[in-house]
Amino acid sequence: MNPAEVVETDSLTRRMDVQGLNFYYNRGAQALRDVNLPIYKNRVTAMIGPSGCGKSTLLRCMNRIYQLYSGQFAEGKIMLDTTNILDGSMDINELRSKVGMVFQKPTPFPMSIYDNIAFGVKLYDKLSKRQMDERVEKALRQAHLWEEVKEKLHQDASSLSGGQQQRLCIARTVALQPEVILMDEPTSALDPIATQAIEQLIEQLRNDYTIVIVTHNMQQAARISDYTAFMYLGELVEFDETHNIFSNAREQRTRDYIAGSFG
Ligand SMILES: Nc1ncnc2c1ncn2[C@@H]1O[C@H](COP(=O)(O)OP(=O)(O)OP(=O)(O)O)[C@@H](O)[C@H]1O
Repeated sequence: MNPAEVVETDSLTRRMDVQGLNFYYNRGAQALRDVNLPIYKNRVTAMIGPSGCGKSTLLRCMNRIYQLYSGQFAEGKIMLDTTNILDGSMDINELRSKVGMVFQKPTPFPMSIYDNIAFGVKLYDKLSKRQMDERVEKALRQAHLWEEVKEKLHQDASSLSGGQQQRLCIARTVALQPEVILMDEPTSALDPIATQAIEQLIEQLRNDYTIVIVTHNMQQAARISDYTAFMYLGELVEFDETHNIFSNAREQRTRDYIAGSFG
């Protein structure tokens, strides 16, 4: 399918652009086949599809995290603005500062709430104590966590609830002021109240960031995303505005999946 079928207007800018992407795990097992997908700036793009269809693999290509593992490789291009991030010309640390990632399970570092945020910032920016305090506060405010933690910034992050820990991980990511935030099932380990808090947060973060979220929860995709990509067996079957995917999908396989017929 041709993702360019989505009508692009002047207000729609491609922040990332996946072009002809193939991905292989060890011993040649191909997990992605000729994936073409635009990621629009200041929009939330959801990736849906049955287990094993390649959603996480695609996300892992978008910040080259797969390079940590030998024997895994990608072919094709993933443009971040005008740079192909797969060709190795962009330093991996620079890439990680531009394309942040939030994982399924909250993964705070074993250190204080404050240091969880300051740690990553120090790798990229040389800030004074006052500037760092401001950066930490801003990130915690953006992640809607400030009011809950402002009196205990130097307590261990493990003292926070699961939902608070996940918002801390989001704060840690936004503190690096990335262009794109990748989220791999960020609410699947959380209760409904914490999930709602993260969903509200994602809606607000879209004003400043471009977000790509993998989710198994179709109601969640319908609630929070602007665009939805439906994947099946390593291929991108359909990409469109979320309301079209959920009410008027072009492909039968998309309609069947949304109707719960498989997956
Ligand atoms: N480390 C690995 N080594 C070999 N094959 C892998 C590895 N990780 C994933 N795969 C395979 O790649 C394919 C895509 O997996 P991926 O995790 O991207 O799917 P997914 O859509 O995110 O699934 P889920 O919804 O269950 O998380 C699957 O066939 C999976 O078995």
